[in-house]
Amino acid sequence: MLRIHQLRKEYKPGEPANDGISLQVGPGEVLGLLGHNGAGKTTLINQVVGLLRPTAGEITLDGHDLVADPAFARRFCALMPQAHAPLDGVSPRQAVETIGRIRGARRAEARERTAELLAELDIEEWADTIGERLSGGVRRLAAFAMAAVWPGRVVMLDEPTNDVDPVRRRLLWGQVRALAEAGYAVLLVTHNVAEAERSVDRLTILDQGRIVAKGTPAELRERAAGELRLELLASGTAPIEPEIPAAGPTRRTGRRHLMPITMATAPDALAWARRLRDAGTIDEFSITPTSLEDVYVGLIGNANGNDGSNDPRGSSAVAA
Ligand SMILES: Nc1ncnc2c1ncn2[C@@H]1O[C@H](COP(=O)(O)OP(=O)(O)OP(=O)(O)O)[C@@H](O)[C@H]1O
Repeated sequence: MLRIHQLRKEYKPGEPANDGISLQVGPGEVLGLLGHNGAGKTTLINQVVGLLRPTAGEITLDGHDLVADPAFARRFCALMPQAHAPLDGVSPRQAVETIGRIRGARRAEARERTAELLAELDIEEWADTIGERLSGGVRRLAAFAMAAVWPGRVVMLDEPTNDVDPVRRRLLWGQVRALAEAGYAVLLVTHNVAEAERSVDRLTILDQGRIVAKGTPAELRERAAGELRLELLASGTAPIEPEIPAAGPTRRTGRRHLMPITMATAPDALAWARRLRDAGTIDEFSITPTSLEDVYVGLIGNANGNDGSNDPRGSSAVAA
């Protein structure tokens, strides 16, 4: 069990990049760490592997003090860093096998596990191409394989899907789950809320160095005011007065109005939106399930003292 207790990191005195962070990740579990740029995610994982020293707090792995023993931390915690992996002059196969050997695998084990990972991530085609000639996405996948080849007890992945195409991203998320199923504790840093939702057991949301929410994806989604949201694209900029009971505050970004609603009020919402469209008040509308991303944007917005409505959000229409 990786246990982080009341962790604080100040790069500059009095300006904490991590402030009172406590969390745990057990074997067989994927914990997702979400947060805006500069929220303190990389700072957190760099302290776990001993690349940074905490200003205060504790980090233990199965009771062993990782701050006091960074060599132990590096032995038992594998890290896929946000920066590109050092692959200059070596191929993915060489790099992954070498890391496997360094981390304690026997030669045959390292070779077999490397071949398995390169196949599972569908990058066998580039297995023997030297790093300088690889695309950004293949380099990311190779970096993932370097962390996943023989991880010790904990695997930490900092933005593993950056640059990776959608098909291979799915393969990668599958391998993240496979690591947990093999008994490793996985700490995953990502901005990709929608995809992370399917792969993590629990989420911790960081904002300005502090934890603002914790829970399973389902628990966090329950924090949303309604189960659904009605999205209206107004024809003009005049306010639209709701004629149905909203399940929470309406958010407005330019011509876009987002209103939380429930399954019970959805038929009335649909009828009202059609009337608005027929009257030319709105150009289009959609009703979509409330996503974890909605909750996340709401939380980060609230914690920052605004409603989060300036954040760009994707939506996929289910009715229009
Ligand atoms: N070496 C450093 N020296 C001083 N300040 C730093 C250093 N590294 C990070 N910071 C600051 O600490 C805060 C947290 O940064 P961190 O990189 O941990 O955030 P992050 O959540 O990983 O962001 P991103 O999603 O953009 O990678 C930011 O305000 C950042 O500017």
